[in-house]
Amino acid sequence: MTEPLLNVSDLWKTFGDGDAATQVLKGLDFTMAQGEMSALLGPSGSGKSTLLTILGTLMRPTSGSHTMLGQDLTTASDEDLTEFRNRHIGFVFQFHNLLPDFTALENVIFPTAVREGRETAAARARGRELLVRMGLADRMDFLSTSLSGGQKQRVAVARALMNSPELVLADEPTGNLDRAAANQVMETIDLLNREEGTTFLISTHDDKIAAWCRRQILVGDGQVTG
Ligand SMILES: Nc1ncnc2c1ncn2[C@@H]1O[C@H](COP(=O)(O)OP(=O)(O)OP(=O)(O)O)[C@@H](O)[C@H]1O
Repeated sequence: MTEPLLNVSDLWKTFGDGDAATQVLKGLDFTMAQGEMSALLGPSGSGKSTLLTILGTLMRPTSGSHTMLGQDLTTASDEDLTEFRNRHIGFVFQFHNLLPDFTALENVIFPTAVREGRETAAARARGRELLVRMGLADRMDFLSTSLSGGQKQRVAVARALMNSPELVLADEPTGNLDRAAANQVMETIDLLNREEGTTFLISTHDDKIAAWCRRQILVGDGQVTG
């Protein structure tokens, strides 16, 4: 059997302490294989965003084990986590957070350019290729403010894919879109999952969005329940 892409086991997260403590994750276990496209479902407040934030190495669990690509991320230093995140993980949020004075293409390549200290021809080529695959070939030089909500979110997906991460974590990526625009975003995610083998974990409240995914992971009371 091949090694899973990521594995969390007996994961706990408590916010606050004493009487004000809230236990959000309570011994949660799950595994994702490389190339999965999974939906993360569960009632509001069940801990989906908390889990995504921990999987994205943006927050540490209170206890438990978290490995990805064979690396133990619970004991890694902050510096190593930043390096790991930059290389291996992409993020898409409900609100695209595009820079308003930048074009679609500039938005896609900006984080990479900042990281590398310059804008390389290779980065521009990768950005263009991704935007073409997102169906935005004729929009790449438009200012982000002139794009529709669905187009902006597809630019955000392209931005998340710039460094060819193994894992993309998407927190309600279509929460702000109408059905047609949401489907277009999911179509592009589906394409990238199939063509690049990128693993996606997508939190959503929407069964129609979850139906695009080949696996549904249900969170309830701080654990995976299905
Ligand atoms: N930084 C924090 N400090 C204290 N409590 C927090 C913090 N972050 C989250 N929580 C609490 O943890 C619980 C789970 O929140 P989380 O955002 O992970 O749920 P969710 O399943 O993503 O919800 P939704 O579907 O509404 O986005 C909530 O009760 C929330 O108030």
